[in-house]
Amino acid sequence: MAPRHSEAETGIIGGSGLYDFSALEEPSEYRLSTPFGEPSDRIVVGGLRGRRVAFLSRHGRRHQHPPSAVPAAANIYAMKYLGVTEILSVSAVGSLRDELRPGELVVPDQLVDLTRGGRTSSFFSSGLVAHLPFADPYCPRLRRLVLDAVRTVPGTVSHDGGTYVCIEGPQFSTRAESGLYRSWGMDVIGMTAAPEAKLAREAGICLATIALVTDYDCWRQGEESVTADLVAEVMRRNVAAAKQAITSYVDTSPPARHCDCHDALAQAILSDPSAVPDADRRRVDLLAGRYLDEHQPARD
Ligand SMILES: CSC[C@H]1O[C@H](OP(=O)(O)O)[C@H](O)[C@@H]1O
Ligand SMILES: Nc1ncnc2[nH]cnc12
Repeated sequence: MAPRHSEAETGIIGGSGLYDFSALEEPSEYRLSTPFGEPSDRIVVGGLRGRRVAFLSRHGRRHQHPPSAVPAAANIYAMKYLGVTEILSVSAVGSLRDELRPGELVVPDQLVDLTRGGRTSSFFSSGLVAHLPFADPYCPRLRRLVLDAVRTVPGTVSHDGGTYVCIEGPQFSTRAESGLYRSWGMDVIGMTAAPEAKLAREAGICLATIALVTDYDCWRQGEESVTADLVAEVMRRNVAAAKQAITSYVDTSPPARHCDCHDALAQAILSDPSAVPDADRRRVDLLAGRYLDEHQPARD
């Protein structure tokens, strides 16, 4: 997929209910193919308040990819290829706490991955072994800026932090599961944050999520249990707030600058670069090439 581009600095991944971002000026469409397959849909790159922004619909514009089959590795790779250094992702989530009400926004700071292992959650496999730090799955710097932007949206209640539990889906949870996640202290529930966050960290891209609460899952007495229709309806009514928050972020945040997330791979590679097969190296050159060139394995 050479050569690399510097088409955009900020990426937006829109989830359920956010399938386009029509505010982008002079949009161009990119249909990319990556060593990790094809992204969910075309990527639209355009201007927003003087910044270059790339938008991708996570499930595809016709919502054709279920959570387990979202090509997250291709999506993140394609963003990296376009030059993106920070991603704002938007997700519909269920609430696991009374005080997180439908229509409100949460900017999570933690993640619990309960997906079942069938999703590609790393760019690295046999031949090239890397273990990245993931204690803070969302970029603390970007999260703070996004939170400031979310707070400027009139009439919207926002919450700073929270743990997103990512289930495999596509079915929603049983009442017993919902109660279990609550007893663990989880705050919001969805099906897509993992592996997206792991892959963004491996790609050296800052990530923050705007989670839009659509329902109370199925744990709350006297409340309608979640359905896809309910999620879609609440998203229809509130997606404008997420879009406003993104525009406000672009308006008010400093231009993208260096962040530790960008170098997360620097101390993560264990394989001896001279032993990495050429095919594996080519596959991840965009993400890891410079670290492989610099890397001295810690052995005698
Ligand atoms: C349409 S209901 C369930 C669906 O919505 C959320 O998707 P996203 O995070 O992309 O907004 C949830 O994770 C499920 O994929
Ligand atoms: N209750 C819920 N469970 C999983 N994913 C969701 N997305 C929106 N609401 C959800």
